[in-house]
Amino acid sequence: MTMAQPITARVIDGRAFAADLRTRVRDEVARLADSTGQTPGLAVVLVGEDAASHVYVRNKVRQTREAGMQSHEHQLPAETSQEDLLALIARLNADPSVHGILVQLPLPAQIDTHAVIQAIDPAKDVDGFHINNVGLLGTGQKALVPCTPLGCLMLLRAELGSLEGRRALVVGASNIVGKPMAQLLLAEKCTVAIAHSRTRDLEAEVRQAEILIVATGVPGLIPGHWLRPGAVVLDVGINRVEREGKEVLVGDVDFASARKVAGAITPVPGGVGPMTIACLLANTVTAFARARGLPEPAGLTQ
Ligand SMILES: Nc1nc(=O)c2c([nH]1)NC[C@@H]1CN(c3ccc(C(=O)N[C@@H](CCC(=O)O)C(=O)O)cc3)C=[N+]21
Repeated sequence: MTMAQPITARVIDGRAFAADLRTRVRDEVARLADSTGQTPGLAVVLVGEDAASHVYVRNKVRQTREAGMQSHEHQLPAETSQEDLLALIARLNADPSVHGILVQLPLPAQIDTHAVIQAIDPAKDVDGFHINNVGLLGTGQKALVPCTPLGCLMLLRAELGSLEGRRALVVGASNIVGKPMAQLLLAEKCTVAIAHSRTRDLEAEVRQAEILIVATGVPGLIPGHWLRPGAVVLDVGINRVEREGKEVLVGDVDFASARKVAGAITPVPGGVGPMTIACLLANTVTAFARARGLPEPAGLTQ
């Protein structure tokens, strides 16, 4: 007797892909060090004591060093004034050994986040959050591209090759992920829709998508039976939830049911997250090369 064979999605190994990207970054750093006698430097600014942020920053620092780059860490107390933070950014902007600046978000309430982002030299804005970079991306020009969407694009290209003409849905319209992701997909000539918390029939939108990218912060928002069979699903959500008395990480997609319908899917953890950090390193190398008018390293950006 033959049984119906359940479809099982390929699980995209973000950790392995990120490790490969970091190797390419390291090779590029070595090549640049040979030709210029200098290594790229990344400054990370952390305001306050958020435990998860500390872990995340520690990983960034370690991976920056492993790639052969300089890491400059600046930890400021939670009560830091906007004036003091802006003064630090002005120093980092002027420091020729710093090629990339990342100010960890979210910032404490007394600080105007927009003003801080706008104070970063756009050429050192390795998060791609400055309005200059947002505008360059939106008009199809060479920009520094936000790390999470850039990582997603690399995974999609590896999975699908050309994205041209494909129907993509981005769920979540944040400035950090959703909006820049949609711009990147549009630049790849996808047909792009953006869904958000006021979207009327999310299930119907999801059902159409050959490429689905979910970045909402709502654990398990998308169940498998909503998916178009064979869809490529990238889950950007990283949610800490309690399951059977233990704290575990889950995404915005219900992985157990989605993997029976999708063609390929990223897990959480081990999917998009590691790509974000690898792309931060890649952006720092790109910023370094551009600052010195050197040819753009291949395969590290858009
Ligand atoms: N200016 C700024 N830029 C950022 O890019 C930025 C930020 N602020 N604030 C915080 C968020 C969060 N974020 C993550 C990156 C990688 C993982 C990551 O590597 N996660 C692993 C491990 C997760 C774990 O075990 O905790 C994974 O998904 O497999 C997670 C979270 C970047 N952020």
